[in-house]
Amino acid sequence: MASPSEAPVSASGTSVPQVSYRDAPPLITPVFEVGGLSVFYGDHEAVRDVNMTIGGRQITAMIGPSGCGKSTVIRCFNRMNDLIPTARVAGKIRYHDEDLYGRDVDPIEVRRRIGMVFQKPNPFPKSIYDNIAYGPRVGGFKGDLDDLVEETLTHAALWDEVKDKLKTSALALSGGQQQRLCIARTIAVKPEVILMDEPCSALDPIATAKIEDLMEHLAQEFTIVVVTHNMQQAARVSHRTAFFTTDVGAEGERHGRLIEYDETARIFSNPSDQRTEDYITGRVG
Ligand SMILES: Nc1ncnc2c1ncn2[C@@H]1O[C@H](COP(=O)(O)OP(=O)(O)OP(=O)(O)O)[C@@H](O)[C@H]1O
Repeated sequence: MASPSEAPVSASGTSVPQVSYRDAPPLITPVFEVGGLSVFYGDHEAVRDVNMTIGGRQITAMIGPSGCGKSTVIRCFNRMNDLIPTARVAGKIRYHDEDLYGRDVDPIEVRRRIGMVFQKPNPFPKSIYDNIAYGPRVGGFKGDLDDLVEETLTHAALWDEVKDKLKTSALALSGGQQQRLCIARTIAVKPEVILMDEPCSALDPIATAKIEDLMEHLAQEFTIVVVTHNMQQAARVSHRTAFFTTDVGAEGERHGRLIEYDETARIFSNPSDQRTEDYITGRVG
């Protein structure tokens, strides 16, 4: 992780988050290239014409008011929208220069390589150990499972808290521990990308801080895309930020649009679009 740079002064001088922003690594190794992406639910075009490139081993945050399509877009990155019968995706998402929605692409393999962590911690109703071991077992892992479980829980900064109760139910953990377990479960199958859809919204500030520390640590190895309602969080953890909002057409139709996508320092200190400025300063949204 690049060392944080000094927080630039807000262009507006108003209440933008005052944090040290991270230096954004260059986008020389794109993981996702999104072109003309639109997502429909039935006849409703929920998100229109999104274009963005997401770089490897960095954290990309998606922010914007409720209903602007952040979850809809993040779900496209591992084809979770395939599971919604009315959803239809148009446009292109290239993953390492391959069409993610290509005819020969197996969505199950996509979801192994591109894992997802949800808003509400959702451990399996199994032991802590089995939560981690489940994915590797199903995937035919041949190595030492005990070692893998320890290594994975250590990686997710949870080992010390759970090493003496690996056989107890994951549901007995606190919410924050459950969420770190879900992150551990995701990384146990060695994905490249971790998608996080509001991973801290059900957690208290201390548990949230632990997840943010973990994200920073994991970004050395994984590509992370995170949807968050918490602008402070986006400012603290991400290298790049995408701001979405809802456009209202002449007939009252509403479409989510990507308004601005840039280095996080730039979005929060000197955005180029007035709508971004209004949102991050709390004037709208
Ligand atoms: N399964 C679905 N079926 C039909 N419409 C949906 C579905 N999921 C989302 N939508 C609609 O798509 C639009 C974008 O919703 P989405 O949940 O992606 O926004 P969001 O920015 O993530 O919102 P929030 O911040 O409140 O979670 C909204 O109009 C929403 O009602």
